[in-house]
Formats: sequence, structure tokens, C-alpha cells
Amino acid sequence: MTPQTSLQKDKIRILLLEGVHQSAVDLLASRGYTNVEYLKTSLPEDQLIEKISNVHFIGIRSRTQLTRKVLESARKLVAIGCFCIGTNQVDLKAATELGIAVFNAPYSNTRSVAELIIAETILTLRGIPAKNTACHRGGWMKSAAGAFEARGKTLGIIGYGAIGSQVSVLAEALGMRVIFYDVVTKLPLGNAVQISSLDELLGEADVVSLHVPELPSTKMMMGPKQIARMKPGAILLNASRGTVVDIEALAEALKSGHLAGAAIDVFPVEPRSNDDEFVSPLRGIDNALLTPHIGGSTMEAQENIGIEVAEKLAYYSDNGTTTSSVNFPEVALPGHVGAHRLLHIHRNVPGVLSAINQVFSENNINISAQFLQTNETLGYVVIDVDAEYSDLALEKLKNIPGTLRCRVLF
Ligand SMILES: NC(=O)c1ccc[n+]([C@@H]2O[C@H](COP(=O)([O-])OP(=O)(O)OC[C@H]3O[C@@H](n4cnc5c(N)ncnc54)[C@H](O)[C@@H]3O)[C@@H](O)[C@H]2O)c1
Ligand SMILES: O=C(O)CC[C@@H](O)C(=O)O
Repeated sequence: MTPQTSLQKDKIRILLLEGVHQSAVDLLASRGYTNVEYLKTSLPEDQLIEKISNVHFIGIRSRTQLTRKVLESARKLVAIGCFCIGTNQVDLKAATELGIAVFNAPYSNTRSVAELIIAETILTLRGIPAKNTACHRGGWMKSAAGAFEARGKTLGIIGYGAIGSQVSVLAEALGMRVIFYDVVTKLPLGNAVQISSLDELLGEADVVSLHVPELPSTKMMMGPKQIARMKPGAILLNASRGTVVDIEALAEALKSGHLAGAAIDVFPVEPRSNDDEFVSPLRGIDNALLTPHIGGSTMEAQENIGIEVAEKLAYYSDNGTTTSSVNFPEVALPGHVGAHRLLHIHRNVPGVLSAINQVFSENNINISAQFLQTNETLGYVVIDVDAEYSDLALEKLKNIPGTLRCRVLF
């Protein structure tokens, strides 16, 4: 039997955008959530605001921009599922301040991206993008000039996290020498070596591959100066985020021949759907291998992501557990058989906790279990009580100053 929540499950509205995998819909259905609107595209802000004002959960990929303005109109929203790794498309500060939990799938497409990077390393070192284009145009570029083996070349990885370190292992298996730059000291895998400055890495690597998140500190981290610092004839790979590379400067470096090639999967501006035109200064540059943000788009990854994120949303809805949330204090909760569970999300300011406890002491409500976790913005308190008291407690808790969201699970 599926547990009852504060709303009947068929009243809990879920909006899934950007064609998330069917596995998400199936998983939600298996947990009793069938009130799902499924769209293949992202939505422009005005349409998003209209739709989000009425839903309890939303699932997106990388294109949907959940700005503060959008989130402020999401009065009923309980949680956001990012069916991907990156969460830069969500204003996380706003989501946190509004008490909306955000989940993602931090590892489900790691391998897919790493495999693509290895393929691109080999293809760009051999000059395949230009040769392929020539063949399609009736040309025949049979030549060894500018074509190299990966073996023995130096791969410079920027951002040695889940993807960067996976690329490192695969590249070493090809016989490449791996160096990496990361703002955090990382345990190097295999024979990889951490380099202390970006500048030094750029001066040494034959192939540079970017695997950093989109952050203020990574915006345009590959600008004209950094691109000029790369070795003549080097190759730049970017499957991280489009804002990390100055795309105009890259186009110039490819046209001038300073860089021998590039493989770019992510762009500062990406079409909203497959029906929209892709516009980029890299179009028409034959030694640039361009892909439509499909680093993580494999059947395996998408199916796993669908299950993982939908499971996190359903679990948070049913039980209150926030394990691996991107922005919420993490609480792994047991079941609450025989009790009603109150979930209280509040601003982490002095006085809220004592006000919560006062509700129970003043009204003589026995607490059978209580869980508390905070981060610097939020406090998350979970209280299990006898069924007969949950309505009264919910009403009182909702009125405590500092309360952001409050719900009950029956
Ligand atoms: N193209 C795609 O389809 C695709 C798929 C998955 C992920 N991504 C992108 O790849 C990014 C990386 O994914 P991940 O799972 O490896 O993330 P991760 O968090 O595991 O690793 C990121 C690494 O970058 C480092 N870093 C942060 N700022 C840095 C800086 N200024 N200089 C150097 N290093 C810095 C971090 O310390 C961390 O080690 C994601 O954030 C996402 O934007 C793209
Ligand atoms: O599927 C997507 O749209 C995004 C994929 C990738 O960039 C990620 O962050 O996981």
C-alpha cells in the first residue's frame, strides 16, 4: 500500500520538462504519482511562471531557467528535480530561501561524458572533424600532416571531479600523460599529476579538457589570454558549461591556426528545442567538432537519471528524506508507521526552534520522534506525532515567524 501524504497522490501535480526519460514517469507511477504533465521542451519564462504556480514538483534538465522570479511564483512547489548533473540553471540561493528542495543525479552520466571526451581526444588529434566535413563535400584530405596518436600526448584536465578523474583513468589507458588543475587538492588517480596553476597546465598540455561546474569563478576561465597561453597546435575540449569558454576567442584561435582543433558540446546560448536554430561563431569552422549538448545523453545515462531523480522526489514527498539534496540540510528519515509526520522548513534564525517546541508543550502534544538538521540558510525539523494532533500542530507551526514551508505526511 502506498503511504498517504498531506494531499491525495493524484492531487500532487508534477511537471516534467525537456523530455526526461520515460523511466522517471514509470518510477513516479509505481509510487502512486500519476498526475504528471510531460513536455519535450523547456518553456520560456512567461509560460513557465504560469505552469509552475500550480505544481508541487518540477523536473528539468539543463535548459529550463528556474530564476528567482520564476521560483517566487511557485507557491506550491515542494521540490525541483534536475535530471542531470549541473544545477546552475536553478537559482539555488532563491530556492533555498524559499524552502524548495533541489535534487540532481550527480553521477549517472559521468561515464557517458568521459567516454565522449576520449573519443573526441582521438578524433581531434587526427583532424577527423575537418576530414569528415571534406568528404561530405566531395573532398579527399588523405594526409598524415597534423594527425597524431593519443599515446604519449599530454592531456590537461581542468576540474578533477567525478568526470575529470574518470577521463584521467581512461586517458592513461590510452597511454596519455595526464596532468590536472583543480582549486581543491585531489588524490591523483594512476600516474596523473596535479599542477598548481592553470597557466602552467595550459603551457604543457597537448589537449585541454574542461570539467568544472558553472560558477562565478569559472565564467570565461578560458578567455583570450588563456587560449593564447595554450601550446600552438593544441586542442580544446569543452563538455562542461558554455560560459566557461570565450567562444569568440576560441573561434579566432581556430581560424588563425593557433589551435589545431576543438570539440565543443556546450555553448553560451543553446537552442531551447531541437526545432530551434543553433547559432554560434563556431559554425563553419571545420576543425571544430560541435555536438548539441549530448555529453550525458546516452540511453544508459538517461534511463538511470530518470530513475534516480524521480526516486529522490518521490521519497522526499512520501517520507521527508533529503539525502543528497543539493541545497537542503540532509536528513535520512525512518518510516513513520502509526504516526503523522510534520515537516517544518524555516529560516535558520534564532527563536524558531524554541517556538516549534513551545507549540508541542503548550498544546500537550506528545512527540514520538524528532529530527533536526540545519545549514546556514535553513532549518529542517521533522516531528512525528499521534495522528489526532497533526492538524492542530500543522496550523500552529505554519504561523511561526520564519516558517517557509510546512506540510504533514499521514
Ligand atoms: N556536457 C554534458 O552533457 C555534461 C554532463 C554532465 C556534466 N556536465 C558538466 O560538467 C561539470 C562537472 O561535472 P562533475 O560531475 O565532474 O562535477 P564535480 O563537482 O564532480 O567536479 C568539478 C570539479 O571542478 C573543480 N573546480 C571548481 N571550480 C574550479 C576552478 N575554478 N578551477 C579548477 N577546478 C575547479 C571542483 O573542485 C571539482 O573537483 C558539471 O558541473 C556540469 O556542468 C556536462
Ligand atoms: O541533459 C541535460 O540537459 C544536461 C546534461 C549535463 O549537462 C548535465 O549537467 O548533466
